[in-house]
Amino acid sequence: MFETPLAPARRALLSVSDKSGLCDLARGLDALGISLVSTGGTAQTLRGAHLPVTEVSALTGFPEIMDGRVKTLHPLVHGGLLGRRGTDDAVMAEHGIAAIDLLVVNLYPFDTVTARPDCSLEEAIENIDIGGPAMLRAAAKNHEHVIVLCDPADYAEVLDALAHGGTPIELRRRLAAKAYAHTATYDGRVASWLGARTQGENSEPFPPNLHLAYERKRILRYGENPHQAAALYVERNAPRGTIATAQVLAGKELSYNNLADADAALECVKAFQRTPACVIVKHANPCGVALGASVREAYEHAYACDPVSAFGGIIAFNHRLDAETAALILERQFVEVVIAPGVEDAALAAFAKKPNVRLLATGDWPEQSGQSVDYKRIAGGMLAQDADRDTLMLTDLKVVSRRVPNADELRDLLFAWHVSMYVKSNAIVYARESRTIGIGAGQMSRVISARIAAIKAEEAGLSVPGSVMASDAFFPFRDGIDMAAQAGIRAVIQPGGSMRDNEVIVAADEHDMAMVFTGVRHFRH
Ligand SMILES: NC(=O)c1ncn([C@@H]2O[C@H](COP(=O)(O)O)[C@@H](O)[C@H]2O)c1NC=O
Repeated sequence: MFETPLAPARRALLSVSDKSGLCDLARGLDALGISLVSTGGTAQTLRGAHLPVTEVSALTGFPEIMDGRVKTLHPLVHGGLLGRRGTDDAVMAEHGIAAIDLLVVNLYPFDTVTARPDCSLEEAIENIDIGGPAMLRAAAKNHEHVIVLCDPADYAEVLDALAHGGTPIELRRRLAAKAYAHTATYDGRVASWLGARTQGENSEPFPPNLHLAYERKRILRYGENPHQAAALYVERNAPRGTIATAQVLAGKELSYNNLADADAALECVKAFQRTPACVIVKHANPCGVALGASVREAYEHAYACDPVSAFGGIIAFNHRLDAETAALILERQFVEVVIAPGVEDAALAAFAKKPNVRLLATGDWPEQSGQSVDYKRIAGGMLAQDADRDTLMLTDLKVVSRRVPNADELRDLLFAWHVSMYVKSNAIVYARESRTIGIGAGQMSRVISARIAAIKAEEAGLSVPGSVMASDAFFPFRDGIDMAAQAGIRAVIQPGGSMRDNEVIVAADEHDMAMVFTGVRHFRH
């Protein structure tokens, strides 16, 4: 039933909010002898381009009413879209329903309107399109006989097909699926927007139903491993200053792992604002983080933390990348991706010699540019939570040891704490002079993470004595403190809250360490 050849199109209904490409399409349709029917604003645009057009109201014999709430919701429109050619001919003739062979609709710009901070509920509601989705769904259902267009990007392909004998069923089916995706996304956004308002009133933190709408940006070569197929999806209106919206200035296509690691590196480097900072990431964990007087110094110090792991790493900066630093990175190490808010022309030129290295410019990022909600898939479900935010104020710190940290230690404690937020749990970060000295990541026991941080420092030839330690969660036993003291750690920052806090504090005092509690935990899995 679904493969019958399509009779030549005779009538098109056009009703679009986004009028881009409209007149060219209509001109092409007119040249093919297809008559044009349109709603008010669309008809006006077509008439302005001297195209012959009939208003829907003339077709239905019913005016557009209620400020456009009802324009196309009429049996003569929906019968024309839904009538099965061959099966419904008699009933169509009986009721004077003329077939509509091509539908061109895009919807009221609900997203754009509701993105305005001053958008009222009334304005939002008037921008919920009803007639448009109804027509799209009707035409898509009847795609055996009707061509449905909801995206100006498809106009040329359809015009070309019509000019060359008609649209193949595969094309019509693809466009039908696209129309349903379009209306589903649209309804999802309306539901989320209204849901969010309801939440505000009832103070429910999460909506009862979750509608996530992402557009496929790219099919990736493969996923985490070569046998896994993969794709990148992005949010519509994704925030600036993110990997999803970054501009690729140079290099090969980004892989799945590149994107995931680049995101980890960028989100970590955003923790530092004024002072130049550099983060080097491997397998989603920072292996070197440093601040510096310049971007170059930050890179040198981040690299020195773990040169072995930095091989094949992802490097992110929070300040513009200069030519000198770019040249140093490229000559010194194998690097997969370099990310910065901006890139000097001469720095970009340096990448010409290494065509495989990806260079990303994110543009400046707003202060709160990360995700507000974090999602994680589990088999058969999805976990949603507020994104972890760094809200620590100096005044939140509670000194629990006998010795109070000195100013240098305090500076390094805060630096290490910021870094620990971006290290997988159990996270231990050793730091000194605003640079990491050793990082223990992703271990099942905290004391082993502390030991790994010490081993890493030793491997890199960095001396631990005088350094500080940050722990993303409390120490369940004193062993982590003893371990760190043995390595030469002088001060500790951690949330506190363990049943054995007293034992842990006693250990710190015994080693003459300064210890501060943050009262906040930063697990990351
Ligand atoms: N109410 C209706 O019957 C109706 N029919 C079509 N629309 C929408 O009206 C817009 C086009 O309006 P105009 O041609 O007046 O600029 C399109 O986005 C279309 O999806 C409608 N508007 C809202 O539901």
